[in-house]
Amino acid sequence: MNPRSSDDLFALAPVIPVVVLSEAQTAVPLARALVAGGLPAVEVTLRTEAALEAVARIAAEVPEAVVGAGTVTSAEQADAAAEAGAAFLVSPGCTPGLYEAMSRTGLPALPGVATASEALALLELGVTAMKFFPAEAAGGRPYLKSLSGPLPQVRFCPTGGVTAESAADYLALPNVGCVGGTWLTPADAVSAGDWDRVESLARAAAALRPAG
Ligand SMILES: O=C(O)C(=O)C[C@H](O)[C@H](O)COP(=O)(O)O
Repeated sequence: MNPRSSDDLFALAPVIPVVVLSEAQTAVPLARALVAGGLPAVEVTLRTEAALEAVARIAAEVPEAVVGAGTVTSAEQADAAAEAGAAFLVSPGCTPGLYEAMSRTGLPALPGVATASEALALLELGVTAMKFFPAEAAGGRPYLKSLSGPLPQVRFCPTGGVTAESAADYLALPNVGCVGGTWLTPADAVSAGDWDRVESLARAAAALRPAG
C-alpha cells in the first residue's frame, strides 16, 4: 500500500534505493529485483529523460514496489511526477515555493535540508521528516547527531555518500528514519542487467534496522 505520510515511508524499509535510469525499459526488472531483496521503496531521480516513464512503468507493472520521484527541484517536476504515478517525492533542498508545490500533490514528501536553519524553516511548516543531503559532505553522522539535541522531533533520511558500510552507523542514530543511496544499483550491474547482484545488495540492506 502506498505511504500516506513520511512516517509511513520510513516504516517501509531501512533503505530507499536511489536509482538513476537512462533507459525506461530497465525500470521494471530493476524494481522487481529491489522488491525481491526486501526493499519496496524505490526513488527514481528526475535527472534523466527516461525518469518519468520509468516511474510510470514501475507504478503500473510492479505493484509491490512503492515508487517515488527524487531530485524534484521545481513545481513542474512535482506535478509531472505525481501525474506519472509517483507515490512520494524527494527533493535535494527546499524553498517555500517548492514545499508548497510538493504539498499540493497530496503525496508524502521528504524535502531536503543540510542545516539547522533549513530544518527550522520546515518545522515551522509542520514538517518533521526530511532528507539530509548531501549527507557525507555536509557533515555525516557527527552532524546529524548534533542536530538531534536541539531538534529531537525531526527524523532524517540521510542521502549522498552513504554506503553499504556506513548505512548501519547512520541507522543507529535516534533521528534517522531510513537512509538513501545509489549503492544498491551499481551502474555496471544495471547496464549488464545483473538483477541477481542488485537483489543481493538489496537483501543485505533490508536486514538493517533503524534505531530512530
Ligand atoms: O539530487 C537528489 O535529489 C538526489 O537524489 C541525490 C542523491 O540523493 C544522491 O546523488 C545519492 O548519492 P549517492 O548514494 O552518494 O550516489
